[in-house]
Amino acid sequence: MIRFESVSKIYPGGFQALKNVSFTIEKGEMIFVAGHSGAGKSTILKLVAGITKPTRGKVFVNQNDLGALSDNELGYLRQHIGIVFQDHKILFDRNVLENVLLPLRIIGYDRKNAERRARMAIEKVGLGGRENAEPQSLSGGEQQRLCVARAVVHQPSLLIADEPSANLDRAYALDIMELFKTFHEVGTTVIVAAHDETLMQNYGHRILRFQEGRFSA
Ligand SMILES: Nc1ncnc2c1ncn2[C@@H]1O[C@H](COP(=O)(O)OP(=O)(O)OP(=O)(O)O)[C@@H](O)[C@H]1O
Repeated sequence: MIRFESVSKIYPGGFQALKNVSFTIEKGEMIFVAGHSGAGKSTILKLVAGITKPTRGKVFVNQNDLGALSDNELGYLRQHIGIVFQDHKILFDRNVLENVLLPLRIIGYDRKNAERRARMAIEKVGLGGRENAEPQSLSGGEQQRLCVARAVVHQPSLLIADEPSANLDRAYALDIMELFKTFHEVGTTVIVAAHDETLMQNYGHRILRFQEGRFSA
């Protein structure tokens, strides 16, 4: 479903974040991307989502060479991807419900349908009853759940999460991992980037380990 062919990424300014990386992720797989800060994890996820382009090599998602897609085609593909960003991107001037339904409104859902789906996603992540809460009144773990609800509200076939448990206590971090597992169990392909390998070891899923832009042992 996802294939990296000899991918290198050099950012403007000359820093090489990825060095000739090749791998495949199967449809429906749950996989971890591990490595210390700066190893290239976020770069991998941004390439998968088509947010950034490789300098060399090719990235395929569902047989599409992302480099060959028009902006419109890329936009369409992104409608099948849910992203939990490292920096949250929560809108603190809107309540929980508004945060979750916004992506649906942007892709053209009418208010009633968007609200119905948003309420389902909020329930699914365990925030049922908090629809009208202001995001700043939520705990760190609950805010992360809000981000997950927003990422899955359009029922994507691919869910990508960048350090979803970075600032959470261990118990909350494990809760978030369990939540991702539930999406994997219903067939969603799930890619989670994290630096804390102890969180990944319980799950028996493949771990792609990176160090300075290359695979490490
Ligand atoms: N837009 C950019 N311009 C220049 N350099 C960048 C850019 N984005 C990332 N880098 C550099 O590329 C390297 C890899 O970054 P990346 O964000 O992929 O690492 P990471 O493993 O996700 O790290 P972290 O866990 O800290 O997010 C880092 O050294 C980073 O400074």
